[in-house]
Amino acid sequence: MNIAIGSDHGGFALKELLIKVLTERGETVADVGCFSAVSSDYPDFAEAVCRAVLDGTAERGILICGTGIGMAMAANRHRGIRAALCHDEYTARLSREHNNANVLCLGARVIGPGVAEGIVTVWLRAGFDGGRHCLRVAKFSN
Ligand SMILES: O=C(CO)[C@H](O)[C@H](O)[C@H](O)COP(=O)(O)O
Repeated sequence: MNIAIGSDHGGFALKELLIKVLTERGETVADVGCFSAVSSDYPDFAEAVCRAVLDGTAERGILICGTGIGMAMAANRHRGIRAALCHDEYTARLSREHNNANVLCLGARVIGPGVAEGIVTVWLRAGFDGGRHCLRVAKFSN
């Protein structure tokens, strides 16, 4: 799967770890930055990942900041982006099955690397259930 990933400084270390894990699994990962732990602005990286998803360069996006909140807020301003902030595997799975989330947001200051890896694994594997959820997603997709 082609995945675009981005973080601010708060998510930098977790981003680097996830890139390593995903690449070792054979996923294709495009890193939009940031490229160091120097203070940076999360909307810049949300923008880059959302563009990649919307133009089809990436099938999914992953965004990481301190809490994941700012990334989710910024990403969801893009029409066609359905960004889900997840701190556990249950919400990660349901964000795919019910909401067809195309961007996953993580809070690196909220969850540890092991939990994050589990969330990403579940989120990448889960599919959209369709059915009754299609109309619901369509209702907020204009
Ligand atoms: O969600 C966030 C912002 O809403 C992120 O947690 C940022 O990483 C955080 O704001 C960065 O804070 P810092 O004090 O500048 O490191």
